[in-house]
Amino acid sequence: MSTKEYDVIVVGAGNAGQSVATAAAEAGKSVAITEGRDYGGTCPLRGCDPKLVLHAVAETVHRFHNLRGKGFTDEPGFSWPDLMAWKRTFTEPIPPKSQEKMRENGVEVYESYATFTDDHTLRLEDDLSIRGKTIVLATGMRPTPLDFPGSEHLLTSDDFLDMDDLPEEMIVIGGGYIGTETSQISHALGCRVTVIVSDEVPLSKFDHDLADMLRKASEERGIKFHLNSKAGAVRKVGNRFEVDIENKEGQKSTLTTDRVIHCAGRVPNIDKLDLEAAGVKYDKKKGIAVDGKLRTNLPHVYALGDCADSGLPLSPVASYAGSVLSDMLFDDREREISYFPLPTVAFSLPGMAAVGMTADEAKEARKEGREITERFADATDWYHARHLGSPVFAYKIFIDEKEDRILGAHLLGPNVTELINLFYLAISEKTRISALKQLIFAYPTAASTLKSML
Ligand SMILES: Cc1cc2nc3c(=O)[nH]c(=O)nc-3n(C[C@H](O)[C@H](O)[C@H](O)COP(=O)(O)OP(=O)(O)OC[C@H]3O[C@@H](n4cnc5c(N)ncnc54)[C@H](O)[C@@H]3O)c2cc1C
Ligand SMILES: NC(=O)c1ccc[n+]([C@@H]2O[C@H](COP(=O)([O-])OP(=O)(O)OC[C@H]3O[C@@H](n4cnc5c(N)ncnc54)[C@H](O)[C@@H]3O)[C@@H](O)[C@H]2O)c1
Repeated sequence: MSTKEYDVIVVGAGNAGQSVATAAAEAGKSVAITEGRDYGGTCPLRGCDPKLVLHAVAETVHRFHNLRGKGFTDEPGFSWPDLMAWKRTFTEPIPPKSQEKMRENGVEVYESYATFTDDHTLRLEDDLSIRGKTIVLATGMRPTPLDFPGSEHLLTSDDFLDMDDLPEEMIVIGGGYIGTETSQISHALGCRVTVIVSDEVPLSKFDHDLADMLRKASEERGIKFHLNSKAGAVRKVGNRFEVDIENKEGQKSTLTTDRVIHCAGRVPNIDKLDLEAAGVKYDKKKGIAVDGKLRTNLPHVYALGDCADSGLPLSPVASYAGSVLSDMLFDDREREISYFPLPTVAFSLPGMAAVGMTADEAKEARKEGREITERFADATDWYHARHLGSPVFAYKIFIDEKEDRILGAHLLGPNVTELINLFYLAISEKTRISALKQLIFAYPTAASTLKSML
């Protein structure tokens, strides 16, 4: 077996890995990057971007339904194969372009999974080993393995985003980000959808009051929910599937459907690395253990993005971590990772968005004597929601009245996936509410609702 030596080896060519490999090459290092699947990683190929292509069409149909009888007459026609073909115009150019970009930057490109054989060496397929002075792990996440009988019948979000057709009926296991986006897109495009969620609300990582309002609005449109329920077994019966579920009270039932999509969470994608062979510490659920400078327990091994136990598994977090690590490793700049406040959105219909202090954090802060005001309101009768016929528009904002600042914002409704970035700016720049109220926002826009919320 031959061995090639590099200053820097990057494992995984998603957002995180590619940004570090490029920075290393620009700094004059000899760099190798290796990727077991397609170059580009989850976000542009199997995540954010293809999902948003589907969501754009689903949202248009959703808005049509909201305005039906208010000027619209005919149903919009829709073709899933055409939508998939449109989606592929975004995804297919990514792998060759990413590889080309890496090569142009002077990075040596490998197409192989990598496995540690010792703390500096990784074995690739094709009988080749690569040895690095510095090793950067950016291997992302994958769907949580589900160990119940029949789990081999489940499709994942990768499969959903590349399906040849949209079935008449679908069960979605999981109601987090991926389960919610999958179910809302499918339902808007004409599929009957049932969601099985082990939590008391869908989107349980968002504010629970708003998540419950989204659930109600979704149920009124026809999406079915089984809350506090777990999927237990799946059986193929002819062309259909039976799914056993059990709720918190122990009641069991069986549902039948055309297709079952596994959206029950993701785990760090570290199995193929054989981290034990290198002695890198990790937790199977949380990921590779790193400090505030993204260092693992080994001084020459770093980890970032979804595979590391640092920050939320979100695309801009992976990119930001890539830039922080690159500054520290290749530009001699001292930096410390800091993710707060972090805006996050779920592309439900309508959207859900959050930044900064949560209801639980506000409760804790109050226990410590801090005065925090909560503004929680249903704004469905506001002009912004009414002119779009939106079934729901609501917000919950946490404010420090003494300091005259916003601490956290939680939004549900049309255009909130954009509006949340204004709240993010206000929180991160510590803008005074009195100053925000002096601003003139273009009207009638989603941004102009910010002042009313305050
Ligand atoms: C369906 C879906 C929708 C999403 N939507 C959003 C969204 O709207 N907004 C948002 O912010 N985030 C979203 N995310 C999350 C986002 O995609 C990730 O946070 C981001 O892509 C992580 O980037 P990364 O570089 O850490 O990992 P990845 O992009 O996953 O890259 C890791 C790469 O490492 C490779 N790899 C793994 N093991 C090895 C090995 N041993 N050797 C070589 N290569 C290996 C993998 O094949 C993979 O290509 C979504 C995720 C999914 C699944
Ligand atoms: N819009 C976005 O930014 C976006 C979109 C997709 C994914 N992501 C990222 O990817 C991560 C993973 O997303 P996810 O949706 O896979 O995970 P998640 O943790 O958000 O949701 C998992 C869901 O599965 C449910 N669940 C788990 N086991 C179950 C079972 N046996 N039966 C029924 N329900 C079960 C949970 O109740 C929860 O609703 C997110 O945390 C997020 O960081 C972000």
